[in-house]
Amino acid sequence: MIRFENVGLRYGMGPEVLRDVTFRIPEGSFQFLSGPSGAGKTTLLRLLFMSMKPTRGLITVFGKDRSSLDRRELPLIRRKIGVVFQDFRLLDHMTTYENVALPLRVRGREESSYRADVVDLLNWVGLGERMHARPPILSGGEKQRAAIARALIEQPKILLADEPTGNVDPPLARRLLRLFLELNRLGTAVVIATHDVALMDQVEARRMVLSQGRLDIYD
Ligand SMILES: Nc1ncnc2c1ncn2[C@@H]1O[C@H](COP(=O)(O)OP(=O)(O)OP(=O)(O)O)[C@@H](O)[C@H]1O
Repeated sequence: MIRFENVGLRYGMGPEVLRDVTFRIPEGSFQFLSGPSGAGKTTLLRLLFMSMKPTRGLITVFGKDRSSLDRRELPLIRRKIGVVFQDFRLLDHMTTYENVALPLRVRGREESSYRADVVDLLNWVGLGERMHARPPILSGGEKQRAAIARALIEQPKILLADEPTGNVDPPLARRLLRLFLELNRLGTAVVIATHDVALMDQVEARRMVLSQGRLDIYD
């Protein structure tokens, strides 16, 4: 589904942050992306989401060479990739429901065609009771789940989550992990960037470990 071959990345004239990174994300797979702070996890997620181009190497996304994608194709391919950013990026002036529905509204869909789906998804992440609340009054864990719901509303083929359990207590982290596993059982590939070893130890999953810009994979 996604393939990296000998990918390298440097910011500006700086040193290579990622070096000779080669891996595949198979359809329906589940993996953790870990490594110490500064190892390049967020950078790798940015490359996966195509918000940056590699400085060298080949990236193939859903069968297309990333370097040949033009600006019209990019949004169509990105729609297949859901992202949960470290800082959530929720809009404070909109309700939780409106935040989750936003990607569909932006595409010009009629509310009547998606209202039930948004409500179902909010119930699934456990935010059914909070759908009319705005992000400033949500707890950290509720914001996290709202961001997950927004990433999933377009039924992506793959979900990328950057430190999704970074700001929550261990019980909620376990609950979020169960949510990701359930999503994966329903067919979505999942990549969770984390340095939470306790979280990774809870499931037998593929681990992609970055260290000084190089990637090792433990299947
Ligand atoms: N926009 C940028 N410009 C220049 N250097 C950057 C930029 N973003 C990240 N870096 C550098 O790239 C390296 C990898 O950073 P990255 O954020 O990908 O690591 P990370 O593994 O996600 O770290 P953390 O776990 O702390 O979030 C770091 O040395 C960082 O300073």
